[in-house]
Amino acid sequence: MLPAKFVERVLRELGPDEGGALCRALTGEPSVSVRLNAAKGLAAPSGRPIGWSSGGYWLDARPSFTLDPDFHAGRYYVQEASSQFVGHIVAACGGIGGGRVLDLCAAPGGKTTLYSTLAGRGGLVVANEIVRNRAAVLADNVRKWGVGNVVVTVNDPSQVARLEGWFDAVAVDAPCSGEGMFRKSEEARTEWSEAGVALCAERQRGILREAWRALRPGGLLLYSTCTFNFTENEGVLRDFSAWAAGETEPAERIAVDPAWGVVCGAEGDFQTFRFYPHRVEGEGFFAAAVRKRAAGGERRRVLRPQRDPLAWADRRAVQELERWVEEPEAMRFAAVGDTFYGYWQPQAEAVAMLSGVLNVIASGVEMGQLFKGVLRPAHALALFTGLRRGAAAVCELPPEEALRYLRRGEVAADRFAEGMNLVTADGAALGFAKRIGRRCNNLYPNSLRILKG
Ligand SMILES: C[S@@+](CC[C@H](N)C(=O)[O-])C[C@H]1O[C@@H](n2cnc3c(N)ncnc32)[C@H](O)[C@@H]1O
Repeated sequence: MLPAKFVERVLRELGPDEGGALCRALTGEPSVSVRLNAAKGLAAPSGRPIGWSSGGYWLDARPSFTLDPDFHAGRYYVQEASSQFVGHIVAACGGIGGGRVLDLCAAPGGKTTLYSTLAGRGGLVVANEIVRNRAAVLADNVRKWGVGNVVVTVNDPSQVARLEGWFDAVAVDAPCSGEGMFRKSEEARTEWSEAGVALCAERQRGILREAWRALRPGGLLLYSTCTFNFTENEGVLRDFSAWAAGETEPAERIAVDPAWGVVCGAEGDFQTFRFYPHRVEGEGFFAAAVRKRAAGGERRRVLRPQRDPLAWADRRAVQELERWVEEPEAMRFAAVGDTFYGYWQPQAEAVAMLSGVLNVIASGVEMGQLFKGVLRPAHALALFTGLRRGAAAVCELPPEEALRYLRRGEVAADRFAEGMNLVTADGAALGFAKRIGRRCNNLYPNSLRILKG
């Protein structure tokens, strides 16, 4: 059942035909969609491509993602179709390749993984999440995606905003009243209230101002919610535009194919996009984009780190670490405590700075620890798209065995070479296993193991 006050408002605002169609759509079945990880080479699934999303597909049927090794290999992300539109906005605005992106409200990471792909290895994504246990899930998803260009932080937006003018693009996928999720989530329906809408809007206004501080002049701001009401969407942008008067300018024109069913609009300098489930094959979504006026010139504030948790790896460590990556000359390695990490060269110094000023819980690619000069690889390294396949023996498992491995069950030693093995299924890396004589240690992380029977 939809909340009565919500239905009342929708019928009043959209009229009986449009409002009625929206309410009916919100009690129907949600569609299922994924976005492929271009760096992990999975063939197109059985379904239809999503017009506004490169690599996005609506699936013909809902498979059991949990029992699909490709899902655990990070070959795709199960992402709602409408929300994939942020990739279209970014592309239309010239892309973010090699840029610094702040994803301020990032968990569980659907959009972070998209920005990670778009930023590429020359770029950097700071994926921030204020709620610690949600940030842990975000870090898992980032590791699985495997590009190695993301820093996951757990900070209040005001702390991140101290990096004034530092980012080329800032995305605020704001916590909201979730009206667009009504057909997917009963919790969204029961928790909704008018007072909640007002409370969310207040919070969104605060987050947007911090986001603006972090954005460089000329940079791109993306604002999105998964709710329909004016208060949290155009209303918040209207207040923001008044507050930031004179500092905004329209972004490049973001073209929309009328066949997509997206309702385009404007609020001040913002271009806005509304996704209604009775018009679009996807959940309810609102997105908007604007640029920060370049007039103020380029000013990037590099904070002086209060701590220096990263120590660049010495020559001997580097020699061993380089053995594990495809393009060693493109990477730099550092240790935090006794764990080594790899970073793409262009952003390595930036990551070191961030580690000293923000609460970083994951960054780059976790390589592992050295024991007597030999790397014991971390799980993240198996999923890294830049892993050198020859660094360890490769053990390809058939689907049933792969699931046993992912459940952290016993795996038959005779399939494996002596020593460290990269475990793959259909060619995609799942993790490591180590054979010692007649025993084989399943090194798949306990916290990630499949529990479903
Ligand atoms: C809509 S979700 C983000 C979804 C994510 N961008 C994705 O694509 O998977 C909003 C996130 O904002 C976080 N959040 C809650 N309060 C916040 C605040 N005051 N400042 C920043 N983020 C907040 C929530 O914990 C939640 O993870």
